[in-house]
Amino acid sequence: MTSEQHLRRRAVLVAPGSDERKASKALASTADEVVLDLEDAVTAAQKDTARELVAPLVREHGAGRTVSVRINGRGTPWFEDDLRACAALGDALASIVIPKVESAEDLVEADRILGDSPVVVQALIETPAGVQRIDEIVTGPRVAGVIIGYADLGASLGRSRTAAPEHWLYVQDRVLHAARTAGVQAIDGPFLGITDDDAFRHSARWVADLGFDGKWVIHPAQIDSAAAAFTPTDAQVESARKVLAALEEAENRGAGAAQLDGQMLDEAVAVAARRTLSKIGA
Ligand SMILES: CC(C)(COP(=O)(O)OP(=O)(O)OC[C@H]1O[C@@H](n2cnc3c(N)ncnc32)[C@H](O)[C@@H]1OP(=O)(O)O)[C@@H](O)C(=O)NCCC(=O)NCCSC(=O)C[C@H](O)C(=O)O
Ligand SMILES: [Mg+2]
Repeated sequence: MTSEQHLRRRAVLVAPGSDERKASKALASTADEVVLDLEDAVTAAQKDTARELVAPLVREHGAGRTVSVRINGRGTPWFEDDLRACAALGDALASIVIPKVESAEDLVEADRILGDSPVVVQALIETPAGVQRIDEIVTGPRVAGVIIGYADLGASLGRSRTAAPEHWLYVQDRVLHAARTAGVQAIDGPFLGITDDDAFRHSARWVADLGFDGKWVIHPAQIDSAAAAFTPTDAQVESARKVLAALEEAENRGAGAAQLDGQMLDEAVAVAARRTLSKIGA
């Protein structure tokens, strides 16, 4: 596991790489990660310009914050050029987001083109084939995380754009289980509404409760709510500390299990408590 895989990605703001104003605003935002997009938010006519515009922005900001680039997918005319441009960005680039990954073979091809560059990739899972092959994708070369792309997946499934987060449970659990098995991050994709309303906050809390590490947002107004959804509350932090203290005290007595406030505690509860504290860097 690389240190990249430990990066905090509670709120990931995406901005079109062809729009210098939005890209710069994103880079000045409080999002944990900024993804500059070369794919679907950029027209075919602007692909080359966007690639040229994004490179100096990554070089300028990549040392001080987490900046990634979403490239165009395998099978498009831009895939190779995008990868080579990303490889040239060196350490300034946190990761490359590869869209519409459908098999480990897609990642092997990207790996071949990236050559000696140590850059890691995040795989967007946004086709039925990608969901079905998630187990091989998470163990593909360079993979540090997987992201669900609801817009493309919904379009290929014929699912309503207004389907509630609960309707996506099969995909969410498949992706999460595979990510946890491989030890890579599980990131939720964007909600297509651009306001910070109840529906958005519900979607973020839903995946945070499931166990995801963070969520993409497409508008700066959604950053704070996304970050809050994936940050333990003070009460959760205090509870985690009490759990670990009670278990330490039990261990000193030679017991592996203990009770606290009417609940049984054991090593499994300690693992969850440690995970909670790790989210605040404790
Ligand atoms: C959806 C938008 C086009 C709306 O933009 P706009 O009409 O400008 O909205 P506002 O007037 O409300 O904007 C207010 C100010 O905020 C800035 N802004 C807006 N969005 C962003 C952003 N993403 N990053 C940075 N700054 C942003 C505006 O410029 C305004 O500021 P000012 O100019 O000073 O007035 C827009 O939100 C947008 O482009 N969003 C991102 C689109 C995108 O990147 N899409 C790709 C990712 S989605 C995806 O990946 C789907 C996935 O593949 C799947 O299949 O699910
Ligand atoms: Mg998509």
